[in-house]
Amino acid sequence: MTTTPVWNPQRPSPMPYHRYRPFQDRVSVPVTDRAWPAARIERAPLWVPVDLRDGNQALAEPMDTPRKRRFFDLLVAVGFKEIEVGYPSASRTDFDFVRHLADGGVVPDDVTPVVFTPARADLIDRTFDAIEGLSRAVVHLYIATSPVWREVVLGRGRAEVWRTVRGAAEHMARRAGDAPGVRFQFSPETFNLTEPDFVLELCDGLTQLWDASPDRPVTHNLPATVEIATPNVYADQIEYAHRNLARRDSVILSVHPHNDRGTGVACAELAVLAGAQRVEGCLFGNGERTGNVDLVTLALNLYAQGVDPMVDLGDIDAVRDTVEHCNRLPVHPRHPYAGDLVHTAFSGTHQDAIGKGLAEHARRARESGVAEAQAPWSVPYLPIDPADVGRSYEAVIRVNSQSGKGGVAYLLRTHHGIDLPARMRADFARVVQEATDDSGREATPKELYELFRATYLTDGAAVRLHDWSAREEAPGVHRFVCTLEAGDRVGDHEGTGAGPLTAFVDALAGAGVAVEVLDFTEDGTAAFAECRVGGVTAWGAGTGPSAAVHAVLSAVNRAVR
Ligand SMILES: CC(=O)SCCNC(=O)CCNC(=O)[C@H](O)C(C)(C)COP(=O)(O)OP(=O)(O)OC[C@H]1O[C@@H](n2cnc3c(N)ncnc32)[C@H](O)[C@@H]1OP(=O)(O)O
Ligand SMILES: CC(C)C(=O)C(=O)O
Repeated sequence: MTTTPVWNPQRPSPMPYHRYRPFQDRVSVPVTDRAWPAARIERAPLWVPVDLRDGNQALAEPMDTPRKRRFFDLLVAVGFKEIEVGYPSASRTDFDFVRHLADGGVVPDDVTPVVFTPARADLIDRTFDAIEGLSRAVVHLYIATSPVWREVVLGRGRAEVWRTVRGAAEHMARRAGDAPGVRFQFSPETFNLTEPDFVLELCDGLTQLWDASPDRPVTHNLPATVEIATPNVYADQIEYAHRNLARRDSVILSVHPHNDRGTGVACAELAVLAGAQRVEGCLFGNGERTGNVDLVTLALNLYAQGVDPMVDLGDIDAVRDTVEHCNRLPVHPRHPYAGDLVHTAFSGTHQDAIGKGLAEHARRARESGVAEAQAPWSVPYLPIDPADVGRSYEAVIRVNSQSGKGGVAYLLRTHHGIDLPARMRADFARVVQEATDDSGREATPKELYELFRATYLTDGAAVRLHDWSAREEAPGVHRFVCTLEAGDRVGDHEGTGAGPLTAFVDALAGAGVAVEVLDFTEDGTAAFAECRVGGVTAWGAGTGPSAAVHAVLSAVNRAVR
């Protein structure tokens, strides 16, 4: 009998989970002595964006030629070298776009378009008509291969599916003729639910039929059409294919993860560990249902490991703008690397760590004589330098009621040049927290400065300083002459001291205001004073030519308030 441990009071869910079967009851996964767990990714696989086909087919409003062209140009600019450009037999729009590429001479010499086709002769013909005139293309054939799809969708057994595939592949080979620029790709759709021996039968059959060679390899693309299991299972399936596919040096082993379980990225990464050489996906993860695997995340995950991603995402906002425009879909603010909020910390201890980390990064770069943008990165909570993807540091720290003194001080310093002394930061952070707790909102840098000004940069009403002057009468002897208004009394006062501030404090004492200056600092922009008056301690600040005097007066007034 299982007992529920005391530390875990969870109750059985009323949901009908018994309706679903674990992956091991749905597909056999033969790998046992797996090598992928110990492997490392040391180079980028060939990335193949399928936004213009798989991404496009998931859009309520498919892209028209101008949008597709804009997307295509972006993909080329980012550095992708193989790009799936459409499903030409699906619609006139898709056909026309491929013709637009073929007729317009817009495909660079080192970029290969891929076109997608089902296993039907008429649709294959239409596909070849679309690519007529392109000097290079990959023609990508697909058919679903798993038991459920065979039975329910295609109504064909294994032998019939193979006959369909073989017929289609022979037709493709006929249509391609001797054209050296045409290569072939095959996807057993729903690979991850297909019997492994059937996958090998189909793929090896095509490798042979298309007479694959290292100079003219075929691509076998093994999709997780609908994710069914944890990523280690997909990795096992890919490793099995990697080890057992015939003429392995003539086969490009490709993967195509979807994200139904939210693990598309993990599936792709583990698949590469398991032997995949090519990854199909979409920028920011658009695609059927929960999307295709996100190529931006995959590439930047490699980048964050110090591996060349082989694409340029240095202006991620420009990439995102174009993708959002073409897909008419927003990128989530928490999207890895690209979301509006992903380089931003609101919480106090994170801000403190980031502020210290950025200062330390600058210091180390200076000391080693390396530009900050080139120096090794190890700033807490920021997996990559936001500047590397074109983000400024402005958004890194933002303040709300969960922020602490570190973040507040950072914003005042970076936006307004005001460097609060260490001990004053907690004082101002309390003021900010009260304001943000009251408003329930974020405080912008401008609002923070306004709060700082209203709190500290006012001389106050209890003790007012009217005409005054200070001068050094003799070395180390300062005289402060002023008219002071303290409560309802106004009078002229003088004070002397070793410095102008002590002379001012002496004058205040003459007016009956006994002040002890506990702390005083001044930077180029402002002066800060902590004073005790009648047993009460308060901070004040001042700016401008008489910053020091105003800082003391502000602290005095805040103490006697
Ligand atoms: C996982 C993927 O992303 S697969 C790609 C999915 N993308 C798309 O479907 C977008 C483009 N598709 C289309 O424009 C159309 O579906 C077409 C032109 C391909 C076919 O259109 P239609 O002839 O009207 O058929 P329909 O859309 O209903 O598709 C179902 C038929 O295709 C068959 N089919 C499904 N996949 C394939 C395939 N890979 N090869 C051959 N036939 C297939 C089905 O068995 C079914 O045949 P049936 O009508 O004899 O039962
Ligand atoms: C057929 C393949 C490439 C696919 O789009 C999928 O399985 O999702």
